[in-house]
Amino acid sequence: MKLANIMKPQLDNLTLNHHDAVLDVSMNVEDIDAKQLKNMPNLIYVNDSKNKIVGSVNKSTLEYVSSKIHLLPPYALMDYFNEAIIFVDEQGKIYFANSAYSKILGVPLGKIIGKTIYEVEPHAALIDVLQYKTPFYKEKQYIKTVDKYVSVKINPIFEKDIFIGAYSIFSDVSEVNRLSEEVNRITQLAEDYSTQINAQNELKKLKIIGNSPEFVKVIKQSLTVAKTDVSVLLRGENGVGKEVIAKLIYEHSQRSDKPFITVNCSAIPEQLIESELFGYEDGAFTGAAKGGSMGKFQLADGGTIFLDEIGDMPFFMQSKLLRVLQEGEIEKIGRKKNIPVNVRVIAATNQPLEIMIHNKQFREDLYYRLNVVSLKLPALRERREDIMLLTNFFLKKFNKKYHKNATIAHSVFKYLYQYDWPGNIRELQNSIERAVIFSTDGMVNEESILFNQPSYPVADTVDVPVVELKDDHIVPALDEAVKALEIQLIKQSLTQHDNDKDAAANQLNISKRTFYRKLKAYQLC
Ligand SMILES: Nc1ncnc2c1ncn2[C@@H]1O[C@H](COP(=O)(O)OP(=O)(O)OP(=O)(O)O)[C@@H](O)[C@H]1O
Repeated sequence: MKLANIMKPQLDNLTLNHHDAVLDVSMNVEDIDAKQLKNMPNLIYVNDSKNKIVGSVNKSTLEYVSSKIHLLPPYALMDYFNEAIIFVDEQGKIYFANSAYSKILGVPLGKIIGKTIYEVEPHAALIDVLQYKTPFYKEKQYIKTVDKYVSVKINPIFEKDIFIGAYSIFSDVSEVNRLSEEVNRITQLAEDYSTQINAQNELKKLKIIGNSPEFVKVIKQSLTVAKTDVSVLLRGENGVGKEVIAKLIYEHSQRSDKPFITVNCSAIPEQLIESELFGYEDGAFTGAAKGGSMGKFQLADGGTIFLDEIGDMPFFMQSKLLRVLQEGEIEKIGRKKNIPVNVRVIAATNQPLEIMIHNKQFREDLYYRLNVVSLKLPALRERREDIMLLTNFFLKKFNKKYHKNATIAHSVFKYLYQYDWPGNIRELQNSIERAVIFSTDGMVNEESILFNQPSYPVADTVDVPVVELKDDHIVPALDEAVKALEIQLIKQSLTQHDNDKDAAANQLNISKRTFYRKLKAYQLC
């Protein structure tokens, strides 16, 4: 047979590519022009009466089949196909299926021939083709019963315009599908890993510890936002690491070679805050230092200012701060002309600013100005998997600092893991530091950790505070008693630490903000 006889029939809904040869089964195999076929890896096999494509075989199969083809009945050839093939009549009765069908669907042919497709595959798309008499093609069809994906083509068969049945050809693409899903998964993983590795490397360099997804997410967001110049509002409980993140953002920003100035808004007395932030001119007020003073904003010019505890910024200062952020210039006390400043603002708070806005304690316009990007740091109890990492990190750090070689008893880890850490990383850090200091035989045991918890140390480390009850029958109001006790403990702690407020706050296991607020409230400063 000449190539001209290898006909390209008018095939509905099927595209042949130039590597395909189409073979009519009515042809004699001797007629096949082997030379021509050599260049055609796929032989499309065509039903003799209807010119319908029923499948393809590869070249090596073709060579084998070519030698036998004249011995085989046409339908037997279909067993050489890689694709599953099934023919049903218009009632859905299966009158032919090839061995690939049996292999892909895992059913012996003897069990299905003669049955209906409704019994054998009740959810088969072939059933829809029988009903609607229109073709159905799908690249990726899931077959639940065998948990496989197939690429399927189903065509109705018409004999002189009378519907006589349908056939389905499909091939198992589960492996291809699995591979492509695997490729997607690995690509995604690789992308995740590379950002994760970047984040992890940065963490290592900056001595920031944390591996939990919640924490790594904040780190990634911080590194992204660092590249921009927008204002960032850091939120989270005391001691979660807001200042640490503020520094991370600064160090990865384009302003990293310019100053980073921290202002703890709760630590500055209200009457001094304006001069602290904006500075003053020589002789601006009685007691002003000679030569005037640069405010924090001027010091931060070109760089970043970190406004910690922004919720404690006095209300009158909030509008001044807003003006600076909007106009980009400061009004120095005692100076007529404003000074332009270029400062990126990172603010932090653990206060509910939204409620404060409602209560008219915080300006809404300032809130929106600061809150361009808001990052919420998880509490330590929300990322318990990091407790061990942090514990080991602090243990190493304080062993080095105090020339000790303390290790932590196994039983203590369980306790550390279960505890809720209301003071977050700061509390854990302090606990480990004190445990290392008090470790005697090189072992941090349960007592030395428990010793550090607020319910234990207060009573153990200082003399039991006395709220004197002069008459057994007169019990003071609880708030008064608490106040007296707090004053006593604060004073005692300040004395022990030569008035070092940060150390005293640490000892009492409260944040600097809370400490300064109490100093103010009890007029101890
Ligand atoms: N991921 C971390 N790895 C190691 N140390 C950390 C980490 N996060 C915080 N710390 C340490 O914990 C302490 C508290 O952190 P930081 O001052 O940043 O918290 P904060 O949220 O700003 O607290 P506050 O709200 O009380 O001001 C610091 O000593 C800091 O170095």
